[in-house]
Amino acid sequence: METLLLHPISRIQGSVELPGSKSISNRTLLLAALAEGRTEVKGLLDSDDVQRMLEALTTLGIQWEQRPGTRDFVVHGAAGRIPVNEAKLFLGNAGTAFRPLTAALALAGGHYELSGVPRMHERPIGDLVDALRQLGGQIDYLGNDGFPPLAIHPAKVGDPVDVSVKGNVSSQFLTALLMALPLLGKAATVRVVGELISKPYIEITLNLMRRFGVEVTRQDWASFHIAGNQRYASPGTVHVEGDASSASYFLAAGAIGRGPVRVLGVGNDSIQGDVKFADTLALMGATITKGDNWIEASGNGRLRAIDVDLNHIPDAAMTIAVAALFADGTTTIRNIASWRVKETDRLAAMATELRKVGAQVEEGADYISVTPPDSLTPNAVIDTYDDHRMAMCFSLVALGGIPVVINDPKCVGKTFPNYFSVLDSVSLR
Ligand SMILES: O=C(O)C1=C[C@@H](OP(=O)(O)O)[C@@H](O)[C@H](O)C1
Ligand SMILES: C=C(OP(=O)(O)O)C(=O)O
Repeated sequence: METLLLHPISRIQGSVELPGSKSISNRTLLLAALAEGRTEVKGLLDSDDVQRMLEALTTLGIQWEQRPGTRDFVVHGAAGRIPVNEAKLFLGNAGTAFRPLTAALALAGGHYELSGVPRMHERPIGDLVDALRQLGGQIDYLGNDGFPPLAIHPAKVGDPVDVSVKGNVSSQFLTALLMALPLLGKAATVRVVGELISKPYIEITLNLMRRFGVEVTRQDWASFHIAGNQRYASPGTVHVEGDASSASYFLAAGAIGRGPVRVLGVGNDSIQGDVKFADTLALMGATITKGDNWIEASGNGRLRAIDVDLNHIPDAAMTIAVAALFADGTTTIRNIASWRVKETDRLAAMATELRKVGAQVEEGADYISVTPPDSLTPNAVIDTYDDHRMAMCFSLVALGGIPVVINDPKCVGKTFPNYFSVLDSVSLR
């Protein structure tokens, strides 16, 4: 296994052009494929998760081209039809490909098999399958009940289209249903049972569906309605914003390593919930300034400990857990039970690795408390569990003026393949 020795970083300063948003890239590709007309997608993220979606679309007979030397793509929409009606798809560990494709293909009238890496086969999908079965979806589990891999056969959809879905395990199930339902071409209602987590991701879904011509009306976060006779149509061009979760590592680094660090590609105009990470960092004492398309962070090297509910930013919340090493007391992050079903059990992984650098950690069913040590342990060897965010978060340890070793650093390829060279470009040693 490869390892990366990160030398101590004395200061972080400069600006960073962010890679495209994973959530926007994969939603836009699927919507463009389902739409009528050609869509120009500019600034698509270049990473494993997006590659899995592009490959899947190719296998399904969707035509797309990349403009040479750019991250600009043209997708030729198939107007609500999936051209290939029998296919096997491998979707890696990309939740944003697996869940939305499951729903779209369940309503597409063909025969499909969807699989992923072993960890994807441990990530739940039962709530989505239950919802699709209420609609007449014909889906079989090929391994364990409630988990991928899946076999999908043509649905027998009745009337009215009124479906309930649980919202407390992943918001991606609701996203998947909402994006797929317009394929039926009739009015549809989705009711969320229980508490909906990760709500800002639903805002991204509704925003992009609207751009592709489908309006969803909602009552609170409990019920969503799609009026009949709405079909996806290409908006012409979609510009993919920078990834707000990827921004979190640099903003935290700016706050801990004095900065200023400016991330380019997200700001006041962003549709991503993870831009709110900057507010949490400000609560910890960072100085934050923003423009329409940038955010800048600086600080004095010392952060305030906080006790916060970060259910709205589950991915960027991991960055707060590691930034907590630089705070003046115990930081508690609450309402993050979903961490247990992501790339790894992130609550367990975070607790184990934070202890390696000397922190005192309390791990609960849905929270984590981190108390920093008087001085961080040098040369800790951090395991990353094939979780890009574990690798990126723990690079912040080098800001404590100590070396740190990151195992399997290439796992950042899921969303940010050149993360470590970008970090290096703003690091002073
Ligand atoms: O819809 C999306 O783009 C995502 C939703 C979130 O998942 P959950 O809804 O499972 O929390 C997030 O963690 C994931 O990285 C991306
Ligand atoms: C949870 C994540 O990914 P996925 O889209 O596979 O759910 C993530 O990127 O942190």
